[in-house]
Amino acid sequence: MYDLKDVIQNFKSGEFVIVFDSQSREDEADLILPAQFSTPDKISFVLNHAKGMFCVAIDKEIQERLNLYVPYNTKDSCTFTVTVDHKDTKTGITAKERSKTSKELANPNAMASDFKIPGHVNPVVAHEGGVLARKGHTEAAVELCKISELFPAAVMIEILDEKGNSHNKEYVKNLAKKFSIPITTIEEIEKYILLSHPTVQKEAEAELPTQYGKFKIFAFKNYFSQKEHAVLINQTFNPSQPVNVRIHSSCKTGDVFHSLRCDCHQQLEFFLQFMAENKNCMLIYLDQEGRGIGFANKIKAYALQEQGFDTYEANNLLGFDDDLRDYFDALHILRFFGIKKINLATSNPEKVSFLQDCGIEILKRISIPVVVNPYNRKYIHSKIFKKKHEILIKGEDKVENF
Ligand SMILES: Nc1nc2c(ncn2[C@@H]2O[C@H](COP(=O)(O)OP(=O)(O)OP(=O)(O)O)[C@@H](O)[C@H]2O)c(=O)[nH]1
Ligand SMILES: [Mg+2]
Ligand SMILES: [Mg+2]
Ligand SMILES: [Zn+2]
Repeated sequence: MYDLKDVIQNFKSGEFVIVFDSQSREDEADLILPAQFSTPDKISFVLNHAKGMFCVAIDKEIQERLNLYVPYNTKDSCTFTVTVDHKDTKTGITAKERSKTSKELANPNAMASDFKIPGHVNPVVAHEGGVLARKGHTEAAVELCKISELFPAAVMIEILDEKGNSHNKEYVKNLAKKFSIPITTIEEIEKYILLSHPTVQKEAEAELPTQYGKFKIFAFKNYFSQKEHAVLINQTFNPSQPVNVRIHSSCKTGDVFHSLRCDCHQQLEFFLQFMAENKNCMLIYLDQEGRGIGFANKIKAYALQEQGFDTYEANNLLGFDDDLRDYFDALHILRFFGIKKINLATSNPEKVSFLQDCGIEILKRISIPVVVNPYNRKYIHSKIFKKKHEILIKGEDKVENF
């Protein structure tokens, strides 16, 4: 796979890019070209080598300006508008004429009267929320234009092999190699966006006296996911010094009801006490219940665990991956405060590696001692042996005895 920066570089200079979507979605590859760089040769190449439906992905501004009517009930599928040809084309079907139409769709001064309906080019409108809202090729194509600082219109066509199949990865890879076309994925584009733009906004802040000590509390919100996160800091706080950070995902059963099935309450209590006794601390309490599957599903997972499955198996039986959490919002909260160096209170190696990959320096890992009981033993066992958590067991128990 290519670094997305190289892909963007290519795209910016008017070259093709191949984008795969996820295996669980269409599992297709599209050949994508910034529409403003359309030429008869490039469109002829597209028609010869990709062979799918000839589309131009556009944003809503273009659709509205050109008054491109959407005749279908689209819901979650592609928002195809009526088909068009540029008014200066004859039949509209040749590579030269489709190139003209595509290029004119990317002309900021174009007007509705510049196009004839129906035609030989299918405009398709990207969701306004981009790939964060819908993980389709249309959104990826328009998003690629935007991050490459190009006009938000892209020629987009599925790659079919010699037999007309759309799932032939080998064929796509060979095509990419033969013509030196970089390949990327919608996931990579999404990751790039999540890293380069703040995902959360600070909504409010206030004092928070607790039984542990007096803290400040902040409310952050992610407007895409609608998730609301809580952040607690010490009253005197210096982000330019190393900050002691705990990133804690919500656990209603543990944090609120002190459930013995997990170690969440022990970890939360440890850190609140730590905050009371140490300077420069921050608790980021993330709204991602049950490792991201939500409260009701977590209780369903508990019911499966009662039949003998471990936490990850239970998730899988419910149709979820092992862990659906991500730490992009936590990263942007750290960035919001200007925090670059931290000591992180966690046993979870994924939290450590994610933040390090994003440029947060982790000076030290703070171990949280955990007491094992008959109800959380299996949960802790799976975290240690399946996910390589480094858990400090408190009391008589030892990791070796598990
Ligand atoms: N799906 C599922 N989630 C669970 C289960 N038990 C606890 N959780 C969730 O697991 C998450 C634990 O979060 P954290 O304590 O932040 O993370 P961790 O992976 O334990 O790592 P550290 O605590 O940082 O060491 C919370 O979102 C809980 O709601 C379970 O049996 N199934
Ligand atoms: Mg597609
Ligand atoms: Mg935990
Ligand atoms: Zn828990």
